Amino acid sequence: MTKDRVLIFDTTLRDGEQSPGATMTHDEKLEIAEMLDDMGVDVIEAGFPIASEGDFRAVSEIAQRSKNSTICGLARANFKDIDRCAEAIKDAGSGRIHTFIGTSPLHRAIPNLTMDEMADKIHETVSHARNLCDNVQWSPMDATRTEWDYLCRVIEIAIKAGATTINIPDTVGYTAPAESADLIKRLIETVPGADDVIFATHCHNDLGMATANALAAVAGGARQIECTVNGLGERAGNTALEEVVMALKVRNDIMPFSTGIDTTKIMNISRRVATASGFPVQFNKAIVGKNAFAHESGIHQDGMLKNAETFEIMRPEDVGLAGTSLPLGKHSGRAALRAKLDTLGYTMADNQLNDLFVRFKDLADRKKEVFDDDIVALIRQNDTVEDVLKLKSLRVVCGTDGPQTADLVMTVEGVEKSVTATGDGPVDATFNAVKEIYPHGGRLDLYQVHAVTKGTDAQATVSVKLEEDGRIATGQSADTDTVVASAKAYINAINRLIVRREKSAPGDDIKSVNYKDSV
Ligand SMILES: CC(=O)SCCNC(=O)CCNC(=O)[C@H](O)C(C)(C)COP(=O)(O)OP(=O)(O)OC[C@H]1O[C@@H](n2cnc3c(N)ncnc32)[C@H](O)[C@@H]1OP(=O)(O)O
Ligand SMILES: CC(C)C(=O)C(=O)O
Ligand SMILES: [Mg+2]
Repeated sequence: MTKDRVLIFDTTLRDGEQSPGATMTHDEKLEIAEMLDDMGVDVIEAGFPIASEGDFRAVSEIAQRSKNSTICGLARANFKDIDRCAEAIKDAGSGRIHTFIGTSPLHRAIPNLTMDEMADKIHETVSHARNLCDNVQWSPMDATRTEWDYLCRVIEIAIKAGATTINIPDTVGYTAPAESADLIKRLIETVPGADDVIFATHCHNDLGMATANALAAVAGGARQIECTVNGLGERAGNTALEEVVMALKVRNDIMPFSTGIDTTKIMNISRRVATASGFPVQFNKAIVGKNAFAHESGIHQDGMLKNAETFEIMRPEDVGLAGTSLPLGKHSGRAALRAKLDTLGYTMADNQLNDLFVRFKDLADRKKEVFDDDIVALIRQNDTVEDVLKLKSLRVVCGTDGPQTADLVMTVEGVEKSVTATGDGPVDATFNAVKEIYPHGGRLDLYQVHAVTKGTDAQATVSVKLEEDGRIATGQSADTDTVVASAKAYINAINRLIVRREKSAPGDDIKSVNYKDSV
């Protein structure tokens, strides 16, 4: 291994699964292990074989199936655990036993061992593991709260007993970057035999510093990072695989280290781990969050459209995403709206765009996100005829105790009129109110509502079809308030009906009918 190569040790299936509620099925574990193997993870910690029959079986099967990765199992500092682990990994092309014991004062108190007794146990158990497997990792659990002299002493013992990797766990996420770098550096400088082994870093995120601490440890000389997909793990989680891998890739100028990871597989495995563990990824999670490559604000969207590097430090394709997304919302500007129209196949002059933009902002103020269908609905809403009738205001009372009433204010050719009407439900009351203000012979042929997007704040698109003397007129409207959308669609249909009437005024049609032909 070259000095600038950092091994990626993934413990999603062991430490990650220890998160309360994250238990995965056997098949899910096999599938995730296959994905980890395929994306270039160097070591997969597949489980804790003594923990249960299920864990043993998962580690064994993963060991049998792995193609490139080393398969590792966890074991406490006792022969039974170590034997069971050796048995589980025996069929791996490359297997590793990882044995550990808590070395800090707090953790030494649990088995009630003196420093000397613990030192002897470490020697015995690491030697035993090494007799069963030539790839042995040893961890002084809670290393970052272990006395310096004792930590050096036990690491030296483990190395002498045959450990090939020394992992320095920050079990409770207590350390900070400068300390993390310094600890590894000083251990490598101080402990006899340190140059013959690989030092690893295993950080937890209790103070939100797991990634920073892991990278600092690498700067201090660690050459294996222990991590999990999506940062899954005990309490606040472990170092996130995607974060350290992408940090090393993007900031290779100041951290000149490489990994064997195919980063384009990151999104896929992130989604799979999220569904298998039942732990959704938070929207603003680095690298794999839904918003990691999404920009809603106008200034950012405009910048992104002109040069993606203005607001993105890595390409979404590099982590396996199809591309950047520019969701439209209340912070968006014209540039993104025009870009969206282009992708939807609409070409608009500047004045049309300005008009649409005003209505778009109005909608966005009432709605979290404006989706493609919302935009199409807004465009269609504007595709209207000369309006005889215009809605001014509508207030509806509805609920279990009828009758439902609608207070409607409308203008008819510019003259304001108002009425209160009742009906069988809020929409019926509204339509009755319209009819009272503007009586017409149009028969309701169709009334259709659908939510154009998901969520209770979705726009409702309402279609209304009226038929009068063989003339058909349809009206459409969209609004986050279904009754308002219904009123607008109904009024829209009547306006069109009025135009149809005028266009086919008695005499007109007859004149245009092929008079000459019929004589
Ligand atoms: C920081 C970490 O992530 S460490 C890994 C934590 N992961 C897990 O614990 C998940 C799997 N664990 C299990 O399934 C169970 O705890 C088992 C099967 C390992 C043990 O179960 P039990 O025998 O019922 O013991 P229990 O869990 O109650 O207590 C842990 C025992 O292990 C001992 N122990 C803990 N760590 C170590 C260690 N590194 N080496 C030796 N003994 C240890 C404890 O002192 C305690 O011993 P005791 O029963 O003599 O008091
Ligand atoms: C088992 C050890 C390495 C561990 O997970 C920790 O200390 O956090
Ligand atoms: Mg851990």
